[in-house]
Amino acid sequence: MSAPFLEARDVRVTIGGTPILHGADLSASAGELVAVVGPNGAGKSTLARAAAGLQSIAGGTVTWNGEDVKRLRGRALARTRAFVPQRARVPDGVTVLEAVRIGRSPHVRPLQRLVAADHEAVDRAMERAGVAAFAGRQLATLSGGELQRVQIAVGLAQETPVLIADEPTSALDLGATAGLARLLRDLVEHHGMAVVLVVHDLALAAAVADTVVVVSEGRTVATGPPADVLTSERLAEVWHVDAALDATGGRTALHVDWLCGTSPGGSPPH
Ligand SMILES: Nc1ncnc2c1ncn2[C@@H]1O[C@H](COP(=O)(O)OP(=O)(O)OP(=O)(O)O)[C@@H](O)[C@H]1O
Repeated sequence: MSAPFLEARDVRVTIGGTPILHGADLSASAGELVAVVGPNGAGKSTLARAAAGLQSIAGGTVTWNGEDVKRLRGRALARTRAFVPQRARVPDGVTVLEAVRIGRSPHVRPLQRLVAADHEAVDRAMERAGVAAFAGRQLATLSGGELQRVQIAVGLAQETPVLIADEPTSALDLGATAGLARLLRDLVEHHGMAVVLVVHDLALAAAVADTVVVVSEGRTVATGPPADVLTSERLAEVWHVDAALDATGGRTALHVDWLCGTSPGGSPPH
C-alpha cells in the first residue's frame, strides 16, 4: 500500500448549528479497502460525504493526493472519486443504461458524444455490477436491491481511483452481497483502487476490509485491522451488545447474545 490517497483529518461538521462531527479521521490508500462502521447516527455518512467533497467542513482537512478537496471541483472531482449514496435519487423516465452513461460523463467532453472507450466502460460497469440484464428498464420500476446495484454501476463507470460507497449492501440479498464483496476486493487487489465502504454488517466489514474505522458520536474512536478493532470490549462499548467476532478459516461471523444488553442508547451490558 502507498501513502494515503485520501486523507481526512480531525474533520468537524456542523449542520444547522448542531455539531455532527467533532474530530473524525479517515484515510485510504491505493490497494486498500477501508470499512467505516458505527452505530446509527454516529456520523458515518457525514464523514463519507465530507471525504467525498460533498459536505462542507467547519474544521480539519480533507486532501486527495495532497490536494485540498475544496480545490477540486466538477469534472476533476468526479474523475477522482465515485460516490455511491445511501439513498439514490430516482429521476422519472431514465433507464438503467442512461443512468450508467450519466456516470460516465466526467470523462466525456462537454457537448461531445460517448466514444467507443466510454461505451466499453459503461458495458463493463453494468456487467460487473450485475445490471446488464435489465439495462433497458426504467429506474422507477426497479426493486431496492436492483437500484442499489445500478448505483454501483454508475460509480464504476466513472473509473476513478477511489470509490466511496455508503451502505451499498443495505438492500442486497446474501448472494448479491457476497458478489459485491468479491467485486470490491477485486477493485483493490487487481485494479489498485482505494475503496471506502460505510457498512453496518460487522462480519462483512471484517471479511472484506484491510482497515476498519469505528465512528461513534461524531468521532473516530478506533482505526486498524478488523480483528484488532472489533474486539468484544469495543462492541460492548460502542454498540452496547455482548458479541464476539469469529474470523477463522476465511469465514467471518459475529456471535451476538441478542437478548443480553440494553435498549438502544442505554449503557453497555455487564
Ligand atoms: N441535514 C441534516 N440536518 C440535521 N441533522 C442531520 C443532517 N444530516 C445528518 N444529521 C444528523 O447527523 C447525525 C449523523 O448522521 P449520519 O447520517 O452521518 O449518521 P450515520 O452514522 O451515517 O447513521 P446511519 O447508520 O443511521 O445511517 C444524525 O444524528 C443525523 O440525524
